[in-house]
Amino acid sequence: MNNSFEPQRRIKELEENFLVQDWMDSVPLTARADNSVQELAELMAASHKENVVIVSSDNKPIGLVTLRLLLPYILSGEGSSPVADCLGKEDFIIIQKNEPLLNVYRNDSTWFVVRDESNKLLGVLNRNNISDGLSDLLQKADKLEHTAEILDIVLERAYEGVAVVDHNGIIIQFNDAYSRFIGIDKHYALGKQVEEIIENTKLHQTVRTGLPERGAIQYINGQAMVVHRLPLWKNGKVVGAVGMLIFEGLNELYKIYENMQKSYRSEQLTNEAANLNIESSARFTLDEIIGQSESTMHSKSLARKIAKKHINVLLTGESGTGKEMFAQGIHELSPFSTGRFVSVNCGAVPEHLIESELFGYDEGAFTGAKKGGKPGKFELAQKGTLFLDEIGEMPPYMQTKLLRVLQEREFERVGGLESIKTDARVIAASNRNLYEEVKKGNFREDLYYRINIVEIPIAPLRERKEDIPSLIAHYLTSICSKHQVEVKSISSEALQVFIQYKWEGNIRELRNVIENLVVLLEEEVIEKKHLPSYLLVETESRSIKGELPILKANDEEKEKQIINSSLEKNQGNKLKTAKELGIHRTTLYQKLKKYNLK
Ligand SMILES: Nc1ncnc2c1ncn2[C@@H]1O[C@H](COP(=O)(O)OP(=O)(O)OP(=O)(O)O)[C@@H](O)[C@H]1O
Repeated sequence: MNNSFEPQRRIKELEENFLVQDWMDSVPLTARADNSVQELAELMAASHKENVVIVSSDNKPIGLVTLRLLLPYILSGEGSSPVADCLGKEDFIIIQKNEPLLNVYRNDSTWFVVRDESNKLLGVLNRNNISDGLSDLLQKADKLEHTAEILDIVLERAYEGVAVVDHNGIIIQFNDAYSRFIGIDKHYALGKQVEEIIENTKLHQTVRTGLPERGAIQYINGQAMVVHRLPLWKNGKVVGAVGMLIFEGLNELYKIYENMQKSYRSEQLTNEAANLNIESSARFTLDEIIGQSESTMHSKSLARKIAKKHINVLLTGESGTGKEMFAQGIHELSPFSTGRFVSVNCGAVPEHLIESELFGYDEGAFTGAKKGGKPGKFELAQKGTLFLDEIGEMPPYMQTKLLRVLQEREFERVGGLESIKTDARVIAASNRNLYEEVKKGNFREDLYYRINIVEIPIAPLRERKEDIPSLIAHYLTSICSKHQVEVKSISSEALQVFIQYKWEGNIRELRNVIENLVVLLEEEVIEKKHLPSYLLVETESRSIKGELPILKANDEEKEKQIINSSLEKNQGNKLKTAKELGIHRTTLYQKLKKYNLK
């Protein structure tokens, strides 16, 4: 084959692999033109999705409404006006879900409404989603042959200004859109140090720190512009960075504001739910799962694929890797999202209570049973999703009962005679290797196959180190805004420590470390000297899973003492104790059992 066709063929492959459906925000908010402005504002406030609503008539989108359009009505007390009054101000284009992203992104529209073949509304795509797709594509294109030619063709089609630098901060790609905006010829810019060409750039620092920044403000020619700066990774190292100049400044600012609000609200919800120890409805979507590593992208794409199907799913991964977050994300995308997301931690419910917890009980079932009985989690999850966390901890007699319910799709309350039908979808999770447990005879094989129609493995954080900088950036922003302190940054030396550390408590542990630093540190930049000393200890050999992060020595007596004193300090409150020790409740229960503590 003639070699000059090769880049074109590769681009075709890239086009086929980057489809709109993989980058859009799914399950959009929708309304009718006769809904009031106030109703739409309430809909947005209650949702954790992209704050845009599609207004449709006869199933046809007739306009988009964003927070920016609603605010003036709300502020001037005209919330009862029909939404129809503010239509026509946001431009949008209707596209198909299987349209290649590369065909869409040269278009200058801000919003794209996505439909399937039967014209069903599926989602919304905005320029942020497009930039994310583009940076992922650059990452992938970098691994192909003919990279330079491919990038040239791909970037020239982009509407955004795009500049790519290598590991020394030298410009290796620079598209026309950027060149036109700053008035510097592309051929002059190529090969130059980025600071010489782009005013107030920080791309050379992105290469050093590996920290992605989205929605940063950069002054160019006296104008405040919104930019994204994203590192490019190869074999666990930063090899360059992409800078994107977004021309939709104002919308971007609103988006940043909304995101801050959103993370603040979801933190609040998490804390409230944790304090009250209640099961809450799903809060996360798959779009909110941070991480561009191949392994995270793979788990997310698998989750998206199976979400709509009525099959049982098993999520496997160490504690704190995000299994519950995935389960909530699957629920949100599924037909079961009209029902509740109900979560049970099988390892945290005492053995004698698990049956009534799952199936409920009838009045008089046992001494102390409530008048009128109580519904169990299966009943609460009707038409919704039942998340069975730590399923490997389920006692054998309950494994048998659960198998029967999954086979027959009906159950009885404890002490009850009536059969109740269940249509809940079950998502199970385990941090043990369940198959090993089957081989050891601790877990029923037939139940294993029944819950494991599809398995979604979630890798430990130390095996997807590329995700660490994005997670740090995310948590620095959301935790600083939660505590209402100026957003802190991290030095590249400190970042290296984060990248090298083993993170046996995975993302939960990383989040706790950042929260401690944000709360305790006065300085604006997190330096290596501020980090807790155990982060600096290079532990080559992995310690036992679930070991307390505060304890790296294999000293059980000391571990017991630490748990005991934390329990006393927290007056026996297990949730607070687990939080203080930076371990999951289940791990704490296992340790309490092991050390005979109460
Ligand atoms: N990819 C991610 N992006 C952002 N936050 C994440 C991600 N993965 C996990 N988290 C956060 O880490 C914490 C732990 O996640 P989660 O509870 O889902 O883990 P888990 O695997 O279910 O843990 P366990 O098995 O101990 O219950 C949560 O605060 C969650 O929001």
